[in-house]
Amino acid sequence: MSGIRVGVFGGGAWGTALALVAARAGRTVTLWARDRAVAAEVGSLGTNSKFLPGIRLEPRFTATGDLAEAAAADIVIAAVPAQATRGLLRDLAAHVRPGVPVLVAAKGIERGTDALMTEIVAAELPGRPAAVLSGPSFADDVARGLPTALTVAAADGALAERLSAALVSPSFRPYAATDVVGVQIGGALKNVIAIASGIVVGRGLGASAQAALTARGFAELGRLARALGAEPETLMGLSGLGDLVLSATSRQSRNFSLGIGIGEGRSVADLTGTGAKLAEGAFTASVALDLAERHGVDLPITGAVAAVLAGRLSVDAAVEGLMTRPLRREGT
Ligand SMILES: NC(=O)C1=CN([C@@H]2O[C@H](COP(=O)(O)OP(=O)(O)OC[C@H]3O[C@@H](n4cnc5c(N)ncnc54)[C@H](O)[C@@H]3O)[C@@H](O)[C@H]2O)C=CC1
Ligand SMILES: O=C(CO)COP(=O)(O)O
Repeated sequence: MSGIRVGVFGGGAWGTALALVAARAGRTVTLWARDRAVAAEVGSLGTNSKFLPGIRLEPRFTATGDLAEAAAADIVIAAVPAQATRGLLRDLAAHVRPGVPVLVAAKGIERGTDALMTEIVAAELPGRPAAVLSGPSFADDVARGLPTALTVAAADGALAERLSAALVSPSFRPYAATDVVGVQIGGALKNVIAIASGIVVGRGLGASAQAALTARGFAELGRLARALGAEPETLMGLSGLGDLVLSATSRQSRNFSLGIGIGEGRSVADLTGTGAKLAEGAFTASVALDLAERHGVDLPITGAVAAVLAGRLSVDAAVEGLMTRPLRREGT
């Protein structure tokens, strides 16, 4: 398998960490970065000081600003933000050979179309099978070689297993799955719940409130996922519960940190404006609401996060709204 070529697209934290993962697994790796200065630094110095400061990228791999060069691969990994994924895949269409699997590592749902990442692959790269990578994994932890376990999902279980085998190393353990919908909804919605959890912490509402919010958020995530056909066991796994626990409790999470800032009373515009770190949940909240409305699913926490982000609701009014909803049975 050592001759397998992996093209990783996205010179940010996650793309760079995944290029390192593939290199550690013994693959021949080319990382494509839109920013040629990033590609040059990764290639010449073996560092990505903007996105993974303080980390030496060992073993080394090739980095390029040339899309076609990286696309001459046996496996394509797309690791740009969810809202940028369609544009990337469209640009890749002329370069990726038929049959080459495309593993999407972004966690989100597309604005305007409500499309999952695998649906975008099917639309933009027909004839190239889609897969997704998700689960609890901070790029920094992965790049440092700390132990991580993730889910690789593809409708074709044999493909999920092949991709897992291509990326496994002593510090990186992928589990194969076929529930692409459950894995993607878990990965997208956990970011929204992480923002909510951060708001609770930033506002000083206490650990009890944080735990309650996280559990009800998990119920919410499950309701939407099941309505879209996900299997309940998927939600209990790495890409659902596992990633929610990580992101809703760790200050390493950009989504949780955004929530803390909002809870502390800082301006959403400042926290999400130019130069701010990527927090996918800020995009996903309103898209998930739209998707849920179309499927008749109630997402009160996601709705509150979307309203707070849009400036339509204060944090205190959001908390009051959630606490005074009509009583209901747990498990519904
Ligand atoms: N950082 C992490 O720990 C993890 C991130 N992810 C997911 O990976 C995705 C990417 O996140 P990060 O790498 O962390 O973000 P980042 O902010 O570190 O990097 C994003 C990269 O994408 C590039 N980019 C943005 N728009 C682009 C476009 N239109 N065309 C080409 N390149 C573009 C940027 O220049 C940058 O290099 C997100 O969906 C995130 O949720 C998933 C797991 C872990
Ligand atoms: O997806 C992640 C961890 O699994 C990264 O979380 P943040 O985007 O919130 O930093």
